[in-house]
This record gives sequence, structure tokens and C-alpha cells, in this order.
Amino acid sequence: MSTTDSRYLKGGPVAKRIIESVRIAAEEARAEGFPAKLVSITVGDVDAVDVYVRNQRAKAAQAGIDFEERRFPADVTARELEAAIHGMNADPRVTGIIIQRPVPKHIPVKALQSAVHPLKDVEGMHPASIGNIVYNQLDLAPCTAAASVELLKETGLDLKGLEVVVVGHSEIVGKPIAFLLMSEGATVTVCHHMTRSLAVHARRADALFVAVGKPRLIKADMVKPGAAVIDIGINSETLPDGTTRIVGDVDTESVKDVASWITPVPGGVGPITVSILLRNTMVALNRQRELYRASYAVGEQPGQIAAE
Ligand SMILES: NC(=O)C1=CN([C@@H]2O[C@H](COP(=O)(O)OP(=O)(O)OC[C@H]3O[C@@H](n4cnc5c(N)ncnc54)[C@H](OP(=O)(O)O)[C@@H]3O)[C@@H](O)[C@H]2O)C=CC1
Ligand SMILES: Nc1nc(=O)c2c([nH]1)NC[C@@H]1CN(c3ccc(C(=O)N[C@@H](CCC(=O)O)C(=O)O)cc3)C=[N+]21
Repeated sequence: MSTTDSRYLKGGPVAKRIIESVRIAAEEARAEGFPAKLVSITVGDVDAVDVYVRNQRAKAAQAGIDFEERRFPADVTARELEAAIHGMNADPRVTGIIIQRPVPKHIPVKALQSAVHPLKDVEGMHPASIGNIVYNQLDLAPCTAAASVELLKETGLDLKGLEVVVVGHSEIVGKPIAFLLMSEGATVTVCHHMTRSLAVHARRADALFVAVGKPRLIKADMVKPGAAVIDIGINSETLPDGTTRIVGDVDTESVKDVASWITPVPGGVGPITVSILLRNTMVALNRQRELYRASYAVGEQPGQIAAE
């Protein structure tokens, strides 16, 4: 099967669609005096983060969203980071903040995420916001999780009652995917490193999501014939000739002959993740606009706002 095979679920066309709608929304907001500005916070050096930030910068430019990268050394203290975040919260020009994960071990990521004002939290990762997906409020979900589910929907499969297995249960990817899918009516099994027989669970899945960070973890004999396989992993591999390439968590070469759909890496979930981050940036900006309007009642009777 070549990469032009229809079984490859490609992210590019979906991402393009999303970015075009973001561009229109960002242009309109800017014309009304609300330019969107996303700030990315990077701590230390992580390959997958570098790829992500590079693409954020490029796609933000296409969508007409201002973008700034704030890079901190790996030995920065939590206090210094929190102080920087408080500065961004107070700066009205900054409309969105993303903390790139992972952060070094000495930084408590939950406290850091709590420092981001919930209205500027473009991934919905503030501990007070992440619960929204439990309440089926899905308009601002962690971007990779939302991207993965968006890609599954491209298959046209009916999510209601679909047997789905999610491998990996991180806060930013696996767990939110499980909640999003439950909201859509799927029957969800979540596997992790303590799962006794990953293969037994994985083989039952009509849709298999893999977010672990281990190249070739999922092989052909772990996949149900006809399944949809969503490969979220991003791993850098060095070839014998010294060059490096990015591979996912799925042994695509063997799995492609068993699955009905498979997402390539690169070119699958990644591009959609970036576009959803920009879409979320506009969701956050619109919430700030609504608050601004409600506070200043621009063009409205104050009583009308209070009654809504
Ligand atoms: N395409 C994209 O947009 C994105 C891709 N990624 C990529 O996705 C992958 C996962 O990212 P992230 O969730 O942040 O990573 P984490 O390291 O935070 O989580 C990995 C998860 O995999 C589980 N796990 C580890 N080993 C096994 C195993 N042998 N079998 C089953 N489960 C296992 C862990 O379980 P336990 O905690 O129990 O050990 C953990 O829940 C990475 O490759 C990352 O680069 C991440 C974000 C975005
Ligand atoms: N708070 C947080 N949220 C994240 O969502 C998050 C994170 N931290 N830390 C890092 C990982 C990794 N990640 C990627 C997203 C898109 C591409 C991407 O655009 N990939 C393209 C391009 C590849 C390339 O340019 O080489 C592709 O797969 O085709 C990559 C990596 C998001 N992550």
C-alpha cells in the first residue's frame, strides 16, 4: 500500500479546512479590535516540542494569529515560570497561553497549569477546566485528543456503541480521548503499562488509539481486521546512516495490511493538532470578548446582559 492508498487517514486536508475557518474568525476579531495572540512556553529541549512549536509558528502566520515563543532553560525554577505566566495573564495583548509538555521533573506541572488564567488556557488543561469534558462541554478540549477524535470521524464510522481501545492514559492525550469518545457514545477501554494483556484488548477494537511514545509497540497481530488505527506517537529514530526520522507507535508497515484505516506519522494527527490549537485560541479569545462586552455592555442595555 502506498501513502496514496485511501486507507491512509491523512490530517492535511482536515487541518487545511480548520485553518481556513480560523483565518476568517481571526480576521473578523482583529477588525473589531481583538487581535489574537498565542504565547507558547517551552521549558528545556524536547524534540517533539520543537516540531510542534515550529508548526505552530508557521500555521499561526497562515491563520493571522500573532505568535510568540517564550523559551526557558531546563533549570528554571517553578517560581520564575509562574511569575512569567502571571505577567502574561495581566497582559491584555496575550489572548492564549500554551505550556508545552513535558516540563522537567522539578517543575510541578499541575501548579504551573493552574497559574494560567482559565480564559487564556487554550488547551483546557487548567485543573478547573479539564472537568468540562466530563460534563460533555467539548468546545475547548486538549488539542491532540480533539485532533485524534476528529480524524476518526473522517472514517464515517458511527461512534455510537463503537468498541474503542485507547493505549496510554496521560492527562494531555489518553484520558481526554477517552472522555471525548464517551461523550460521543463509544464503548471505551483504556490500557496503560499495567494492563495485563495489551494484545487481547487491542484486538477487540474497532478503533484503536495509541499514545505511548514507543516505536512499533502495536504490531499487525494486535489489530482487528478492518479496524481504524489512530497513531498519535511521535518518536525520533536514528537510521544506520545517521539520519533521523519521525515514526509513530504503530508498526505501520505490517498493520496497514490488516487495518481498514491507518494514520501516517508524520502527516496524520500532528497537522490537525496544530490547527485545533489555533481554533481553541479563537474559542478562548471569543470568551474574553464576551466577558469584555458583558463588563462594558457595549451597545447593549446592562439589564439585558444580566438577564442572559
Ligand atoms: N501528534 C500529536 O499531536 C502529539 C503526540 N504526542 C506523542 O504521543 C505519545 C504519548 O504522549 P503523552 O501522552 O504525552 O506521553 P506520556 O509519556 O505522558 O504517556 C505515555 C502513556 O503510555 C503508557 N504506557 C507506557 N508504556 C506502555 C506500554 N508498554 N503499554 C501500554 N501503555 C504504556 C503510560 O502509562 P503509565 O503512566 O501507566 O506508565 C502513559 O499513560 C508520545 O510519543 C508523544 O510524543 C503527544 C502529544 C501530541
Ligand atoms: N501542552 C502540550 N500539548 C501538546 O499537544 C503537545 C505538547 N504539549 N508537547 C509536545 C507534543 C507533540 N505535539 C505535536 C503536535 C503536532 C506535531 C506536528 O505538527 N507534526 C507534523 C509535522 C512533522 C514535521 O514537521 O516534521 C506531522 O506529524 O505531520 C508534532 C508534535 C504536541 N504536543
